[in-house]
Amino acid sequence: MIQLQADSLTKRYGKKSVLNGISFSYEGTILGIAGANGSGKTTLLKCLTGLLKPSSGSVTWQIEGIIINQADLKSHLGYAAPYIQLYEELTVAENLQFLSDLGNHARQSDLTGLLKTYDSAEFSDSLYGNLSTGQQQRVKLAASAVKDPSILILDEPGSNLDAKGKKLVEDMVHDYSSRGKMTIIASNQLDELKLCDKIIDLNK
Ligand SMILES: Nc1ncnc2c1ncn2[C@@H]1O[C@H](COP(=O)(O)OP(=O)(O)OP(=O)(O)O)[C@@H](O)[C@H]1O
Repeated sequence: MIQLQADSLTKRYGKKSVLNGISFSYEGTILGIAGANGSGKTTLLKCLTGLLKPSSGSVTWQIEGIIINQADLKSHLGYAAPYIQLYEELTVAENLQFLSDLGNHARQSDLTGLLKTYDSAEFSDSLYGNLSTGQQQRVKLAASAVKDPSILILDEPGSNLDAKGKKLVEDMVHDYSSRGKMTIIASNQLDELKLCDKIIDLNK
């Protein structure tokens, strides 16, 4: 079981203050983060995962009752987002192999199988930079799954995806949930938020 606790989080960008001391706890498998453009969804994801240090407040992750420190958290995370880029000059397969070779995660994914699952096998040998935005999004989802992470972070996962692609996101989230992993989805899309068992609404 994975537990997340956020206490009094605020992020300041110069004079602008975002998140405004938000606190919440979550112990489930699919958490949604909703809110208008600019409300702080991405900022919250980055603070939760250590990509950004909050200006005040704290984040605590526990897996099976054991507190995970910041250095170890990375090895548990998969992250797909518009601002997380893959290498344009490598092929799709090379990108996934590169990610797979990073770190020493215990489980090696079957990368060919992963590309099939994310409907990306046909462009396995294409340069990532030559793919359409929707094809790139499918590959980003596959890339986030390379480590078979315990915690999956999806920032606007359905962006640029057609109906079949959106179904891939749904299947991905349900698969992770059925295996007791935690997914956090930041989105304004109702079809994505309806997958979640709790929603943090940053508009409130
Ligand atoms: N690096 C930064 N420097 C200055 N301001 C920033 C920075 N990053 C974010 N902000 C500001 O913080 C606020 C929240 O941004 P954030 O990207 O977290 O919102 P969001 O809810 O994810 O937005 P969207 O739905 O448009 O993706 C915005 O007003 C944004 O301009």
